[in-house]
Amino acid sequence: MSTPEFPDSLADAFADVPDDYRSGFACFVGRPNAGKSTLTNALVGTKVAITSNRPQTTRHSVRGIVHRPDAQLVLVDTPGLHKPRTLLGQRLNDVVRTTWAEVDVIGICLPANEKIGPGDRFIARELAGIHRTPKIAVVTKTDLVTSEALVEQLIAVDQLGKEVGIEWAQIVPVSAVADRQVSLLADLLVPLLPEGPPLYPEGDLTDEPEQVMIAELIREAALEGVRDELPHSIAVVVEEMLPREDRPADRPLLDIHANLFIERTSQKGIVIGPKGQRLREVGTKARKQIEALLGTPVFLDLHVKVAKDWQRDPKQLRRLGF
Ligand SMILES: Nc1nc2c(ncn2[C@@H]2O[C@H](COP(=O)(O)OP(=O)(O)OP(=O)(O)O)[C@@H](O)[C@H]2O)c(=O)[nH]1
Repeated sequence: MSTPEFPDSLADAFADVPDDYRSGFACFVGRPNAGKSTLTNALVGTKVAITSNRPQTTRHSVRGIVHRPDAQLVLVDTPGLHKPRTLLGQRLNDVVRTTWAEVDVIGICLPANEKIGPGDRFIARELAGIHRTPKIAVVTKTDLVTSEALVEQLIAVDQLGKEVGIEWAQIVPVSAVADRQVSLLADLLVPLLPEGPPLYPEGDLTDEPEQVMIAELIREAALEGVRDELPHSIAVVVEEMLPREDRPADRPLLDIHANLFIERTSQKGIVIGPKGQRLREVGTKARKQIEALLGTPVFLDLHVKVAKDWQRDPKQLRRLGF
C-alpha cells in the first residue's frame, strides 16, 4: 500500500517559512467592470478569474493565490454587488456579503477614469458596516487618465471614505493592464494579513475546481462571440471529463463534454452562428485555453441547450451550479 503523499510534500513546502510569515485572504469589491478580475489576474500572474468588458461576468468566487517569500495572499474574486432584479442577482449579492465577512482585508476598486457614482457610494456604505476588516481603496485603470485627473480621483476617494465613515488603510493607484504599482499593492496588502503558515501548497494558483474553471473559460469564449445580443444569458456546465482510451502514453487526449445553456430557443442561432461557425470558433478558442490550463491536449465536445429562463428558476439555478 502506498502512503499518502500530501502530508510529506506539505511539510516540505512549509519547511523554509520564516517566523514572521503572513497568510490570509483578501477580496476586491467594486461595481461591475471596475477591474477586479483583471487586477486579481495581474497579482497572481496567471489567468484564473474571468474578465470581459461586459459587467457581471464573474459568477464564481475564484481564488487566486500569490506566493511570496514572506507571505501567501489568497485572493477571492467576488461578483459585482448590484441591484438584484432576478434570483441570480440576489444569490450573487449573498455571495459577496458572505465573502466580506470572512476575509482579512478588503480592497474596493474604483476606476480612475470614471467619476465616483451612486454605485460606488452604495458599496462603500455597505463596506462601512463591516467594522473589523481593514479596507484599502484601489484606484484602478490609471493608464486611462492623466496625472492631474488621477490626483483629483485620489482626493475624491479620500472624501468618499470620510463621507461614509471608512478610514482607508491605504489609497493605492494601480494599472493592472500597464502593470503599474501592482506589486506595490501586494506589498501593502501583506502587512494587513495575520501571521501564520501558508494556507496552500506552493505552486497552487487557485483551489477552484478544474471543472468550474473550464466552464468559465468556455463561457468567456462564448460571450465574446455574442457580446451585445446575450450578455448574461449563458451558463456552462462541464458534464464529463475522461481521458480517451486506447491512446499511447506519450499522446494522451482528454475528452471534455460540456453543455452551453441559453434561456430561449431564439438565442440558439446567435450562439451557433451560420452553419455552426460561431460555435466552432468558441470551441476552438476555449479548447486552447483549457489546454493551456491543464497542460494536456483536449477534445472539447460542446452542445447548446435551452434551459428556459434559467436566471429566474431556482431549480435550474441549482442544476447550473448557483
Ligand atoms: N485600460 C485598462 N483597462 C482595464 C484595467 N483593468 C481592467 N480593465 C478593463 O476593464 C474591463 C473590466 O475589467 P474586469 O477585470 O472584468 O472588471 P470586474 O470588476 O472584474 O468586472 P465584473 O466581473 O463585471 O464585476 C475589461 O475590459 C478590462 O480589460 C486597467 O488597468 N487598464
